[in-house]
Amino acid sequence: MAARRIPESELILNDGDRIYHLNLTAEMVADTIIVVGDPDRVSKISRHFDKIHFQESNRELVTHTGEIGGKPLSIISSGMGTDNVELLMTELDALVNIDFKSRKVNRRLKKLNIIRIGTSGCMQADIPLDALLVSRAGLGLDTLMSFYDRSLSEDLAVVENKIQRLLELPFKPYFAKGSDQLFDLFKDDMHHGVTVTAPGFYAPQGREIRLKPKITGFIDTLANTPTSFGRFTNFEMETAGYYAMAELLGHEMISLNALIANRANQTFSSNHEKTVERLIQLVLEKLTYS
Ligand SMILES: O=P(O)(O)O[C@H]1O[C@H](CO)[C@@H](O)[C@H]1O
Ligand SMILES: O=c1cc[nH]c(=O)[nH]1
Repeated sequence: MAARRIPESELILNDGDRIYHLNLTAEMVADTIIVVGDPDRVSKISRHFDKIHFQESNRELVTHTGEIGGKPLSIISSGMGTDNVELLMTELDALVNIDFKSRKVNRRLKKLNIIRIGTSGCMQADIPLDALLVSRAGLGLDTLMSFYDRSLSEDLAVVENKIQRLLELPFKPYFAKGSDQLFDLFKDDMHHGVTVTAPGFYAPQGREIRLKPKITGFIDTLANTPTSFGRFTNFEMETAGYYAMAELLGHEMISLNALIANRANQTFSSNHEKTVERLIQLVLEKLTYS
């Protein structure tokens, strides 16, 4: 069957060769990419580079590509939320797996290595503040995966159904695994867990400021519900979206988080920037010397 030509309205290119939101060409991205939420974190990582080859930005999507210890690396910020993750992952994949001239998918697909460096709130009292955590899997409490055709293994479906029932959610949450290979690279240096990806920072993570969250016992229910991938450990806003998109597109993806809040102990880090810097240095060392 002839490969489909993707129309101009779906694969949108700026100046003929730059993908729409990221505003990058294929030459501007390395095969190993660090993704962060905060656009200001991009330069906090690239300042460790030996050389920066490209810098580009559009909205909250900031990219620096360069090298460290001879290893080519890109850093890209997503901004907050899985809606941004969806377009970032789709466009990154398009850069390496679609021929922009013919607008057709390449016969040989490239696999990227993608590593998230993020911040999170921990829901387990026994994990100390400012600890680092690698996520074996992510639970998405949003509807992103309702729009993609995704065949699910039994062990992932069990978690989705159980959480939907326990939290009485009117929609199906989604559960996705990180890369085993990248998990192994970081597993000896940090705590392990399962991340809950929320579509907001306050009620969707069980916080109450002036508005009352609808779901009672939200944090306790999650913290005390085991999965076959381990216990739920932390809240943030991107990981499950990354894991599900990486699985669908065929890339290796792992999410690492600095635990800057502890929701069980009601504490917040007094120096979260230092903790994030520790995570950055660890990741750069691992990627350069492994
Ligand atoms: O520090 P980043 O990577 O932005 O991650 C976390 O911080 C933001 C909320 O403050 C959300 O994006 C959440 O996922
Ligand atoms: O509690 C937290 C801390 C950082 N980021 C989140 O999304 N939640």
